[in-house]
Amino acid sequence: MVTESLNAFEIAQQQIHEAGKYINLDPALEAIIKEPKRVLIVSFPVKMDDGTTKVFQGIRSQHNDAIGPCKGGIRFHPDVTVDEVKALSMWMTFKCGVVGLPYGGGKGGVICNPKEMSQGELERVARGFIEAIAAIVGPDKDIPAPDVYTNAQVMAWMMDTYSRIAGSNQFGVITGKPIIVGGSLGRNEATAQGCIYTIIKAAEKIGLNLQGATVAIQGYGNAGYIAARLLHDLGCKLVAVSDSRGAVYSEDGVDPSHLLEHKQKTGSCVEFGTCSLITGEDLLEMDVDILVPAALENVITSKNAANIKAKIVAEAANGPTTPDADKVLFENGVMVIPDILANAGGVTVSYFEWVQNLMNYYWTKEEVNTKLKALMFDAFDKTYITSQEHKVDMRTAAYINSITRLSEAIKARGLV
Ligand SMILES: NC(=O)C1=CN([C@@H]2O[C@H](COP(=O)(O)OP(=O)(O)OC[C@H]3O[C@@H](n4cnc5c(N)ncnc54)[C@H](O)[C@@H]3O)[C@@H](O)[C@H]2O)C=CC1
Ligand SMILES: O=C(O)CCC(=O)C(=O)O
Repeated sequence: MVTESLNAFEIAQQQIHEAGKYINLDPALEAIIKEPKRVLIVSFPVKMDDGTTKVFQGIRSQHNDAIGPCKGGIRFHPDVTVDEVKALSMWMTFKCGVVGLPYGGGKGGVICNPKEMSQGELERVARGFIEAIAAIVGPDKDIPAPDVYTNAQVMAWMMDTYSRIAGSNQFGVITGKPIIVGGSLGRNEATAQGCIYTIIKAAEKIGLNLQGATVAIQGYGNAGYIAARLLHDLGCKLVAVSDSRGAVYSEDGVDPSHLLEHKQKTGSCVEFGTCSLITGEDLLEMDVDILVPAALENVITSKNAANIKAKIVAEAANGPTTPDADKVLFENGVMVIPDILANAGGVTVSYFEWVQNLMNYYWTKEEVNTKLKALMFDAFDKTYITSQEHKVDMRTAAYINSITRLSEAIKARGLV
């Protein structure tokens, strides 16, 4: 029996190959887009609070810049690997393609555990990493942003260090910054907001009334919590939530803001009110209308795909579903809104932030959200049409559209 690969880089390559079959992708083009253009691995020393010096490892992968500078977040997590960061950078290229942004994909990661670090240590790791990769990033080269366990404050420290190296303020080097130092209104909510726009479209397609629709969310950070709040505002009932420490369930529904207050006080979603404790696996297999994976990769695999009961799986997270699981979900009629579409709102408003930085002219939240909604609705429609034309799932359709666009750019530049 062949077991499925859970290596994110191999999965990304497999996704490219699968979609490529529908457009007779030139083997030379496939070879180019199956590998990142550049991967920089760095190690840098950081003074810890106890006086010792610790050496941290970080990675920045730049997948492709045929259409524009590389773009993508930086993750701080103990389990970061080179292959994971490479895959995440590839998914960024195709994500930017799905929404039509003038970017290629990049991604970064530092192997560290922010939960065990003081604010001072976190700041020194953030500054140390951006200094280590400063030669290859920049407003017209590669523009990082937040991802798992990084936030606006971390972006501000990185922008500050990069600006000092450059000798002038470089707000356009990084997005997801605090508003006061060049951040965009709406960026903090953008990943979840974009995801909600795609859920609205998907619900229309399958005839699901969002009023009273039940929701389970895995992960209660930037993407997960804000998605919960926005779905609650639309009248959905949030019945199950998990974070890295456990999962909870309430048949009557949970108020997302109260749950956030509880998480901020106790450090976790567990032991909230009268909720019962469930396992993270139970949450994924729950009989709900909408499942939002908003944490890490490979949570829906060949092992549990057949047990997924949700009608819509909206991938706020990157890479939550394996290719084998995709096949099962498609056969079972589950509408999967793939990561490169469902969570593209984050990079879209990052793009708006970068544009505002380059113009030094800032938009209202309404302007940001109107533009975001238009791009997300359009991206969903184009993906849906392709899925119907080729009779494929939404992920394959999103790759078909994005690879087609990237191939045109690579050919126009004369690389193939
Ligand atoms: N922040 C952004 O703008 C974007 C984030 N994403 C993706 O969304 C996902 C979540 O990222 P953020 O919300 O930004 O990170 P975050 O750091 O704000 O939150 C991560 C959440 O996941 C939870 N988590 C970690 N391990 C878990 C596990 N095993 N089971 C359940 N929950 C677990 C954490 O407790 C935390 O609540 C990632 O896949 C990220 O790549 C995608 C696009 C943009
Ligand atoms: O905002 C960005 O530039 C990228 C966010 C990100 O890392 C992602 O979409 O996975």
